[in-house]
Amino acid sequence: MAELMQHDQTRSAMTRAADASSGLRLIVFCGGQVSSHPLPKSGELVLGRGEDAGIRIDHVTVSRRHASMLFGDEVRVVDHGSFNGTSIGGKKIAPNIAVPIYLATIVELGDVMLVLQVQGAAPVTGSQGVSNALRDGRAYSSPAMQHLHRLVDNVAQSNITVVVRGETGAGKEVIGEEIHRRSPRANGPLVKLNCAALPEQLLEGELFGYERGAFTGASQAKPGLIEAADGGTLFLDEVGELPLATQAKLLRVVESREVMRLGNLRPKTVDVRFVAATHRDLESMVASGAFRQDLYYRLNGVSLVVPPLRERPEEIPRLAGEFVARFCKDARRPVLPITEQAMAALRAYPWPGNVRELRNVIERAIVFCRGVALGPEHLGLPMDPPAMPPLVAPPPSYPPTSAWPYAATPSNRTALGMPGLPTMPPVPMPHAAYPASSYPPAPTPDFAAGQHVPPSSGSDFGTVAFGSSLPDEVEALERERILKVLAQCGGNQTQAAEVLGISRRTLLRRLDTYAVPRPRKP
Ligand SMILES: Nc1ncnc2c1ncn2[C@@H]1O[C@H](COP(=O)(O)OP(=O)(O)OP(=O)(O)O)[C@@H](O)[C@H]1O
Repeated sequence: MAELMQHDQTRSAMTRAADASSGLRLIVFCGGQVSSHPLPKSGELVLGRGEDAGIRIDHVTVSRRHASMLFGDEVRVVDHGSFNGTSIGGKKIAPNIAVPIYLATIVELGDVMLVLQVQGAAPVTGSQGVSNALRDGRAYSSPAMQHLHRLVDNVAQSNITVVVRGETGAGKEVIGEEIHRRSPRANGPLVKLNCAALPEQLLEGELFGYERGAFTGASQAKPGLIEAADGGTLFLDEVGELPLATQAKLLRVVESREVMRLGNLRPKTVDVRFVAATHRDLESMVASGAFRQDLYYRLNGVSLVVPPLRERPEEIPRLAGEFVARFCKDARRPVLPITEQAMAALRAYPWPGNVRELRNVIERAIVFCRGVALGPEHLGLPMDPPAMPPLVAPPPSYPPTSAWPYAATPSNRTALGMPGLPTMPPVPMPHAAYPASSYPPAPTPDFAAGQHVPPSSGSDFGTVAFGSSLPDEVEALERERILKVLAQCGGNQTQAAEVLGISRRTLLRRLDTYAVPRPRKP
């Protein structure tokens, strides 16, 4: 439980901020406008509607002297008895009690939303209408996803660049689509590119386009995806896989909003909103030189973290029901009910492959089930699920639940850019009871008899590696070999693909099919 401290009322100075920067910034979403404010290393910053507030927030639901942020070993927020109150992580805080906040925690002053982020070159633009907050977020049953969707609503209204973080299969692309769909660009194109899917030369041709004769084989000119996304959104999936040379070219486009086709020296102005996604630790990549720091800052206007499915089991019944309805409809069958036992098994399983794995399990179960209801026997989940750390019940009040693991622990500070910024204050750890750093990487279930194999969507209905059918065994062998070679190549996907005699793209597809988290590059 986080330490709560009585706020010293006598510290009434409106701004006692020291000059030195903390490397943090506060993003303020106010009535459809977004602004970004660098934060000091120490002292106090008053937030309010008053002229003399440290950060002035001109909104009717915000009091003149609404709250303060206190900077030191940790960042804390204290409400000054404001009319509409202050909420942290969706919970109203008591006045005059300083409460710690963390990276990506949502703070609300009346109807205004604030988020603590790492300082970067946040392109702050946009005054594009009022947020339709909460509209879709209501469909989510977990507080973590409800918060995420509220943030998505606010982020969507602006042009701010976004990096969506989270484990493989957690739903990063779904969030990218939501950002586009809820943005004023919704009527424009949403163009997606998987940066891991193409080798460097093809990737650049796809992104920037080319003129006729630009290279051998360029028999006619072709606009790139950046041009195709003009007036809309470009979703760069697996952005961490971008080669360094392409990163440099992309940086120019993100900075200048001008794109130059290969073989052409005349730039063309484009109006594109960039949303990137990655399961990789971009900050470590920046530290090791594998990802350009300037591009990182440009893209990382704001980070959104999609929690893994095991941290939001409340979502499982709804998602499972949605998938059952979808796949029964595809199979032209009446929608099958899910038995209580099956639902209990679904809720108990830790889902290393996240929502994608759940979808695959249900898809297969529908094929497998010849009866009138889906039972646990159709799911093919292991009697003895892969070892995952126990879910710890969320603390009774603030600080936030494990839904924000990236903001919660030393290791996860990384994901939101905390390390590598030496001047930054230590960020508090909200609840040591659930340190994500102790979280093992999502398991890659072994092929010991009886262990669950996340099912692929490609074969009949073999769900368990019991060697019950030929397709099962083939899949099991293929998967085992891929994992072995990957391990031998130290996780280097390009090398592993070479050894296996398949393209890197095929390898990545197979990893997805088997719901194997993509290995990190050494
Ligand atoms: N909230 C959701 N509702 C319904 N389906 C979802 C949801 N989230 C994810 N999915 C489904 O789960 C699958 C994986 O989602 P998605 O592709 O967005 O994950 P991802 O995190 O981008 O994965 P990767 O890291 O492999 O790119 C998709 O089929 C998607 O439709």
